[in-house]
Amino acid sequence: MKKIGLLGCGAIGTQIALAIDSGKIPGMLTHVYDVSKETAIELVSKLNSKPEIVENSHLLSSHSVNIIVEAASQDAVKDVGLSVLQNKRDLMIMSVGALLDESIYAILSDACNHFKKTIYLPSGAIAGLDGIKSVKDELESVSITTTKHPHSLKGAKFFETSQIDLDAICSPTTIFEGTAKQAVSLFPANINVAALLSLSGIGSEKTIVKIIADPDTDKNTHHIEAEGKFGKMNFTIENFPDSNNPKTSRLAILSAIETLRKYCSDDIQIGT
Ligand SMILES: NC(=O)C1=CN([C@@H]2O[C@H](COP(=O)(O)OP(=O)(O)OC[C@H]3O[C@@H](n4cnc5c(N)ncnc54)[C@H](OP(=O)(O)O)[C@@H]3O)[C@@H](O)[C@H]2O)C=CC1
Ligand SMILES: O=C([O-])CC(=O)C(=O)O
Repeated sequence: MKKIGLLGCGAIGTQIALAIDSGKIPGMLTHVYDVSKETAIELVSKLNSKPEIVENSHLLSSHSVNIIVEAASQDAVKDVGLSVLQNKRDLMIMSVGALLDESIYAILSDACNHFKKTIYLPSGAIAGLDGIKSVKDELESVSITTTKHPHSLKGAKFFETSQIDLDAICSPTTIFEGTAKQAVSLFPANINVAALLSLSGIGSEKTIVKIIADPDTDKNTHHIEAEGKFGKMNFTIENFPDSNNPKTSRLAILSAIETLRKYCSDDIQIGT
């Protein structure tokens, strides 16, 4: 049975741990870490099979786990990604925006090759990446329009320099338009999906992102449009937000669970 180390015990980490504990993911959660020890303790208190809480993120992969599952932050990926692979563990990443930093991408990709390990990126809060990957060489334009409630956008780095007051928004308002590369750095906890789209398609400088704050929505909606020699694709995903973290969609959690379930199973693999 595969052994799993968990980095980040928040909304996604908790649901992954519960899915392992219930047997839905046929693996063993052996070690966990969160920058907040109370958060890690709270997560472990919910589990029948108790993993060890380690004292720092680097200790996670020093234990004999098969995979480290990151559900923490882009900084966490930049901090421990390489050492996980050097320790010959696979890595699953949710904070995919970290990979739009070309030097991080190159270091981690080289390390996968060198240490014969794999990085898994679940499709997260969107659908359609199978199609985007297949038509990659024929893609001419890709865009994603993300609509969230203003509360779900709070705390983003973007607002450190913007004059926009989220509390004053009373109708759907476009607050950002730019490249995926800019978006993941200004909204690191909101638009990792744009990084997934960029990495599957035509890159982070050509993937266009629009973010709309809508005070009347109760969903996190992602609308993707892709066009090229192959034809056109449009996907709209209307996600319910997680009850503990409204920035994060339920689909992101379910996609992480499904990716890890596949990793832990010898099974028929469906889809591109
Ligand atoms: N790929 C995708 O489609 C999606 C990706 N995400 C991303 O996945 C990640 C997890 O999401 P979610 O569970 O909802 O987030 P949460 O904020 O609910 O949980 C993250 C937890 O990780 C902790 N943490 C942050 N940085 C570190 C670190 N360097 N080392 C250890 N622990 C750390 C946080 O602590 P503290 O709160 O104290 O910072 C928090 O307890 C986020 O980066 C999010 O943006 C989310 C949704 C979709
Ligand atoms: O969960 C979502 O809807 C999207 C999200 O937060 C992200 O991509 O970071």
